[in-house]
Amino acid sequence: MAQNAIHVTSEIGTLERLLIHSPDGGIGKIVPSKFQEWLYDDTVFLSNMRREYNEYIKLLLYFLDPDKIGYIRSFEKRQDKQKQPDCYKPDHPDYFNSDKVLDTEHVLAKVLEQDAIRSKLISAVCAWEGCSFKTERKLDAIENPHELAKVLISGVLYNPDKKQRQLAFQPLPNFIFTRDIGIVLHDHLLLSNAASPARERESMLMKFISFYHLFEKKQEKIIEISESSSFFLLNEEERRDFKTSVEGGDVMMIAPGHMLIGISERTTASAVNEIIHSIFKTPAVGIEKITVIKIPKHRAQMHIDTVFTQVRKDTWVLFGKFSEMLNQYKNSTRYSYYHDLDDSEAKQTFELVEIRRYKKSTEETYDAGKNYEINISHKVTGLESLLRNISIEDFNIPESDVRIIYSGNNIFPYDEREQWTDSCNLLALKDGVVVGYDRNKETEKGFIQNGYDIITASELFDRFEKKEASPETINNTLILLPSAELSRARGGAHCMSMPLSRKDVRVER
Ligand SMILES: NC(=[NH2+])NCCC[C@H](N)C(=O)O
Repeated sequence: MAQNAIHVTSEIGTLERLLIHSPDGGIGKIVPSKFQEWLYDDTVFLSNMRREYNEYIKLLLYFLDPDKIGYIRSFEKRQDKQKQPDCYKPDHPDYFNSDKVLDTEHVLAKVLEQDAIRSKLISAVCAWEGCSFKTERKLDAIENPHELAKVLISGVLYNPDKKQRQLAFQPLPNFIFTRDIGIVLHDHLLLSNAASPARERESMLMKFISFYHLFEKKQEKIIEISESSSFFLLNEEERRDFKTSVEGGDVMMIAPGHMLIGISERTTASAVNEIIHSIFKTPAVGIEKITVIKIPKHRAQMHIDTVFTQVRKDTWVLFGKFSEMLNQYKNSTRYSYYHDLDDSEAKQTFELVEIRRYKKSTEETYDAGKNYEINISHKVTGLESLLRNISIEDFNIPESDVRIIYSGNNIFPYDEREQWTDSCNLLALKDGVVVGYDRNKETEKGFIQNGYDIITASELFDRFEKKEASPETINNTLILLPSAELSRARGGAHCMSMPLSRKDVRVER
């Protein structure tokens, strides 16, 4: 893998490089009156959340950058158990500093080393947050880019008069869910446009990170969507419906050439429409087929990745209540996404649409007319059959070998309880090896019944150290992270990861 590799063609190819963000001080400032606005359902005990998150980082390092493990362990041994070890703090000189497991804060600090960009970003954040000039000057005065990055993310600034850390502007408590800020599609990046003000600064920071660092030398590979000009003439209520918002939890680069995208509480039909057009217009992205999945708008299922994720070429984990909800395939070749994927409150049904890029369309001919077609596979009658069909068609798995594991083993009330705590939101480290939370006990039974092993991250570290197992030899396993605090933020390992590079999956033909 090249050092700056950007390459994702599936959800399950061996993970090589990703973007994460460790829980920062802003999370420790959440108050109950802000829950709804800031997209939390509870307060969290930050130091315990960090301990849980550190296990996640360590697991990622074992698989992606094992040379760093000795370094991490030496800190863990030396340091006070109650404190966050310095090696895990992205702003600390002793930070583990991997080029495979990248923290947004650390990457942002690199962006801030360039003076011109630094002033641009400070102004952008201050304008967005409505800060006073006094605050802007204080930010300007922070010389250390690592310290500045931390403040721009957490909103927490040191007040020397009061000798206290105080909020200078709102924190970004959801920035740990890096999945949502952008999506790598083959070697391109689709930038998110967050649905709610609580997450809009995340989209802005990601813009700077991608244009001035990750894609600095290939900016043409960044896909940005924006509002249509008529949007600006809509009243506030209409704007809510027609905003082109998209969050990464609704987009999956599911198989080479095939992208899934959800219309949900967070991603609007207008955005999906716009994305389909920009992607098909740009043959270099290499996406030939887009499947659109519309799910009801619910807080409990805010993105499609809260309802299903892929485990192995032939295995999926799915919230059973959504398995075969009736869908209506659109059967027209003259298709206007905008009108048919109606996003209004009145139309809260489940829908599936498959759209293929018209074979002969090129960038030049695209605007001239026929450039996409609706291609319906009759085997697909709902979400579960869609997933089965992806295993069969995209990964060449015999129909009888496809397995669906259900949230809570499909038994009420465990299905709903465990979906809420992210039983369906797993991150694949490689084909068949996934990371999830340790609290979804009924879902685990489904894994065992389907021949998977279950092991906690800390047990696995012991086995790695004793050389009883290695990331290369481990197969068909669900690895459990401690989750008492993490799950309160309402996202799982899938949400807490933005893959930048995965190996291609081998498909036997
Ligand atoms: N891809 C995901 N499912 N992300 C989960 C995001 C959770 C976060 N609290 C929010 O509501 O925005």
